[in-house]
Amino acid sequence: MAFKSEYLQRVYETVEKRNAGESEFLQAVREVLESFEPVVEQNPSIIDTGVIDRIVEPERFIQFRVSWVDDNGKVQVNRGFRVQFNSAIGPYKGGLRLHPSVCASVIKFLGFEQCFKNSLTGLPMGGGKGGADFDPKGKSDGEIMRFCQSFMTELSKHIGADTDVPAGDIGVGAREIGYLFGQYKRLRNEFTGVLTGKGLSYGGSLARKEATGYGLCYFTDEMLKNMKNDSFKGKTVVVSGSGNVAIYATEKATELGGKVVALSDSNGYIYDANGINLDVVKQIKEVERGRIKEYADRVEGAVYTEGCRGIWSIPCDIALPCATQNELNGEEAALLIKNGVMAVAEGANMPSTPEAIEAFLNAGVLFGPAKAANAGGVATSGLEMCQNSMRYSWTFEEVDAKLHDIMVNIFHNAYNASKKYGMEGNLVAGANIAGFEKIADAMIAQGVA
Ligand SMILES: NC(=O)C1=CN([C@@H]2O[C@H](COP(=O)(O)OP(=O)(O)OC[C@H]3O[C@@H](n4cnc5c(N)ncnc54)[C@H](OP(=O)(O)O)[C@@H]3O)[C@@H](O)[C@H]2O)C=CC1
Ligand SMILES: N=C(CCC(=O)O)C(=O)O
Repeated sequence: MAFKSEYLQRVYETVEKRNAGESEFLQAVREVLESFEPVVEQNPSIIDTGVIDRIVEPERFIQFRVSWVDDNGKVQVNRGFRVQFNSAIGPYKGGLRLHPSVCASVIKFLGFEQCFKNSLTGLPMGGGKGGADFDPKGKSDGEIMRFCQSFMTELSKHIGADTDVPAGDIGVGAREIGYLFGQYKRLRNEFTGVLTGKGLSYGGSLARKEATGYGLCYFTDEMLKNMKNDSFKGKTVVVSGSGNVAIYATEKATELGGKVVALSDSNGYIYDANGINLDVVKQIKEVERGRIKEYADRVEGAVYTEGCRGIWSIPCDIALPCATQNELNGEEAALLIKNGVMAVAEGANMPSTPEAIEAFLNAGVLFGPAKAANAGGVATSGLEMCQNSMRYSWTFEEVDAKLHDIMVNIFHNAYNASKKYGMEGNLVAGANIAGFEKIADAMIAQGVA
């Protein structure tokens, strides 16, 4: 659909031409540009600054070969990436994703969204993202280590504590961060806060493991309180995924009074009417690195169903998509709405399709967009950077309290921006605009660069 603003139409057409076929990146850019319609209408002078023309183009995109040897002595080749999208408000900051689906389009969508998300945290972090089409599933620790060492051998040329600070994402957890950090230190002979999500024995922050999931629930709680005078108490919750974000979203949602009845992985989903037993999930996922279907074999009354997208057929009050992009489409949104969902908050990056978002907003479902709702992870990464700079560590409670305050502020800043531009309650637009304003201010101040 064409933009109302001829200027934004031109910007989008240029992006479409330069990034032909990169559907995930184009989806992310279109959503943000649509949010900017009232901004351009109310402040036409922004056009001459070229800020919008510049913010949709990454400052740097790096692609590189990653060769490594598997346990059978066979040479393997993967493709690695790092996009250094925008450094106006701080060093590039964003995760590393290891998944066979990783490609330029996915990395650029993630890096573009990271710019606005990081800005919303209020911390000095620019936007970046990276990863590779390497599949960690079924690999031995030795193979993971050798891949990470080869990946970091190239990546180390482009990153640094004051330049670009990677972290975890899909397929990159504590184990991978450890191997990446060890290789960086060996190559650069420096011990710095160049990665976040580090282990506690070498500069990691308490609460970083829990942060994205906890922060998602803090944001959702604030959204429910302010927009519906409600809370998690007594609510039925469905969480997709069963990785880092999903596990700790389940933990905090339960602590806040919700009953989480379903989780998934890429093969299927479990339903437990009694409420998910998180200790069993952690044992399966964090210790054994197993499949979620194992849960149904260990918990009386739990049911496993093949096919992960079926999870959205489970009636619930609150849905928290915490797996991957475009995992929830328009039809699945309609089913959730029919079954009475009152709030959806995105733990994953871009999990809802544009059709799903439109369905939720039109139905009056509270909708917490990823850039705002899942910013707790990178916010706590920023707090890890603060602690590393001080060479000092805060307690879990101190970090968790800062995280909570950041998430509450993100909600109110996004809400206030939606109200300021005549879209009160549309937190998609509000978050995009609120995140943009700080970046735009810095880009204008720093000249055409
Ligand atoms: N880690 C972080 O700090 C943050 C992560 N995020 C986002 O949260 C989401 C989950 O990340 P995280 O928990 O860290 O990653 P994990 O690797 O720990 O878990 C990912 C989960 O999503 C599932 N999944 C991955 N790809 C697909 C797919 N194509 N179809 C269905 N299920 C899939 C995985 O299932 P399986 O095991 O079968 O692959 C797994 O259950 C991602 O979108 C990520 O970008 C957002 C903010 C911060
Ligand atoms: N994967 C993350 C976390 C990035 C970070 O902690 O730098 C995200 O915000 O999508």
